[in-house]
Amino acid sequence: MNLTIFGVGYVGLVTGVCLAELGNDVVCVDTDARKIATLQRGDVPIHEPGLKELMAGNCHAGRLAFSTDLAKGVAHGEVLFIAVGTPSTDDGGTDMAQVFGVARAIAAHMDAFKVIVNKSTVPVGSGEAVHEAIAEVLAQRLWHAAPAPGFAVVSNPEFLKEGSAIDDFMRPDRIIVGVGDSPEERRAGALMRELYRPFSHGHERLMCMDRRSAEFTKYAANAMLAVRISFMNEMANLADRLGVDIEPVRVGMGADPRIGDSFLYPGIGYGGSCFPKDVAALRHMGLGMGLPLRVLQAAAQVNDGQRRLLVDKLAQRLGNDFAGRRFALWGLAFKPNTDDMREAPSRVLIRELLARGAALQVFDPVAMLEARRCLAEDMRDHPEWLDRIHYAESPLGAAHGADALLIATEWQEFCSPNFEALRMALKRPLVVDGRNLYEPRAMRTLGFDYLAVGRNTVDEPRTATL
Ligand SMILES: NC(=O)C1=CN([C@@H]2O[C@H](COP(=O)(O)OP(=O)(O)OC[C@H]3O[C@@H](n4cnc5c(N)ncnc54)[C@H](O)[C@@H]3O)[C@@H](O)[C@H]2O)C=CC1
Ligand SMILES: O=C(O)[C@H]1O[C@H](OP(=O)(O)OP(=O)(O)OC[C@H]2O[C@@H](n3ccc(=O)[nH]c3=O)[C@H](O)[C@@H]2O)[C@H](O)[C@@H](O)[C@@H]1O
Repeated sequence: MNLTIFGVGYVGLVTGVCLAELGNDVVCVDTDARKIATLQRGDVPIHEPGLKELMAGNCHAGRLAFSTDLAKGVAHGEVLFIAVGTPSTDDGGTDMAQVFGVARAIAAHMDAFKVIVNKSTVPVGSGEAVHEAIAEVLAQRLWHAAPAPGFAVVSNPEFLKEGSAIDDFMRPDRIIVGVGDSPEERRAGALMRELYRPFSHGHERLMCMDRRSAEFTKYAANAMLAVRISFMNEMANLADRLGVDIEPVRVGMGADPRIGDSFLYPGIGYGGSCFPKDVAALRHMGLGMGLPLRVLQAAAQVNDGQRRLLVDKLAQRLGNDFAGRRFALWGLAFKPNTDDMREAPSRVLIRELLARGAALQVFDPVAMLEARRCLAEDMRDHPEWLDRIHYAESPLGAAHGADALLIATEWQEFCSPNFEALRMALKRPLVVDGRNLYEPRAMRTLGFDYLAVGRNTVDEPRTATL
């Protein structure tokens, strides 16, 4: 099938590459000429495991191309995917400018039937709005007595996770397709079934529903996961006060199949481009309907507090004044296996520590460049603070001479460091771990003062004498 993807961000690029891998003929279009030039050279503008290799194979096979030419993109695809950004507005709503930009470009250039698939996360009702925007532009064009071409707008939200995006896309739990019942939409639904048929070998993954339900499913799923994380973070904070170790509690809870064991890890709050944005957008939708969503409000509040947790824990040991202190920070990206710094908890942490006078020695396996860019943005009001950030070349290099080590991202390479060398490198053997990477008792045996999330008051396992 001939496909065009508009937007080569995390979702658009992965979608384009994976659909090409299935044998489709894909053109990816973006208005960012720099990104397109990078892709045309065979480089990938983001860090996503396996993406570069898969992309190279498909470009080589002639199934995948990149362009800034919107008209060419519209002409090429039978199915046109909108995979552009839908960032938050100041009031928590959704900025739809990029989506409507693509919709209008499609309408300006299409001259045959098109299926327009919205992969971006968009508020309920956006499908109708996109349909109207396209119809409006089409109506203004001259068709020389011929009728304007037909089209259908489909909702097909994406559920991939950064860091495992290819695997998530290629082996989806479900594929949600929201499509109506008009003749155009039935034709579109049939095309979507055909497109996604390879994913359903032996087990139907495609779930068809109406467009508004599909749009809502995406937000409800992300919001549920965000609530789960905030819930676990509150449990962990209470565990700290009660002298309970959250780790066996997590395992015990997760063993109940009604709860399940994923997304139960306490930490320093959820980040990334989607959970904070989508929780805000859903709350905004609720307010618009006169229904404040109190559970989501609480989840967002807990998350804000959790991002400051490591600073509070440091203060427990060192007092509130960090002037003249030097801290090591391992992990900058919002999660492992990505260089994405959007809403990364590390950014809140870094700003807070710099504001209190500390100097930082930071390390991340892949996000150093992106971190420099984002931190410069965050510190626009205090550019002089940036002088107190040292970008180290290795985890141990960052630890050298530091008053404490803080851990913000659970990169694999932080899981089993040379503990002896780490203790020697640190000025003071204090480790404040926001991702619960180590066993508290083992750390104490190794001579560390170790503070984690929900595991801090456990000196001896309380079941040991039973
Ligand atoms: N990042 C993720 O893991 C996931 C994101 N989503 C949703 O997917 C959507 C896209 O997210 P990301 O890929 O992270 O966004 P992104 O911000 O990384 O990429 C968006 C791309 O669209 C391009 N663009 C903007 N206007 C354009 C136009 N008129 N024509 C062509 N290209 C244009 C931008 O230049 C940019 O390269 C969002 O709605 C997001 O909520 C959904 C699931 C996962
Ligand atoms: O809509 C989106 O953009 C995507 O948002 C999330 O994916 P992503 O943000 O890439 O990463 P996650 O693995 O979900 O992690 C999000 C945040 O939650 C945190 N998290 C995750 C799991 C957990 O148990 N505890 C926890 O604190 C992570 O550290 C990270 O900061 C969803 O998992 C995807 O299904 C969805 O498609």
